[in-house]
Amino acid sequence: MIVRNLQEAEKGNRRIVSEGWESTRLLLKNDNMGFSFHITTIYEGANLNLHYQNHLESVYCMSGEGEVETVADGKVYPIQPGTIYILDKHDKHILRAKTEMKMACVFNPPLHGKEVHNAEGAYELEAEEVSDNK
Ligand SMILES: CC(=O)NCC[C@H](N)C(=O)O
Ligand SMILES: [Fe+3]
Repeated sequence: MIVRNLQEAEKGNRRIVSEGWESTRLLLKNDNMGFSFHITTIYEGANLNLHYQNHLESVYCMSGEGEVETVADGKVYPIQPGTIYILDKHDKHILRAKTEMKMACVFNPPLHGKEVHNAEGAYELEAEEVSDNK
């Protein structure tokens, strides 16, 4: 069994910071679980154009307020604590944070570790691992 601690992980290189968000990647590909698990903070006012063409993602909101819009049909879904949005069709989406939001994110296939979005808002299938194997 593997046991980790978010506060500890946030001090190490599992914490990836990007434009409008940061993600502490607690469970990654090299844990051989078949998915990855991250605690992601979306900064207040972030407006993220995302499109995970190579991955399936589900996102559970633990705190904060925002909305997610599916680009294909322009539908806007409010996000609040308890909301899970499930990108089952690799949906191109826009994520807007009215306040800072804390999210639990699961990716299949699992991320390697250091992924940040490419120009299309996707993650490449190949990426660098974080060297912190604890
Ligand atoms: C919620 C979201 O898509 N934020 C971007 C970061 C990504 N979810 C991640 O965990 O790496
Ligand atoms: Fe996402």
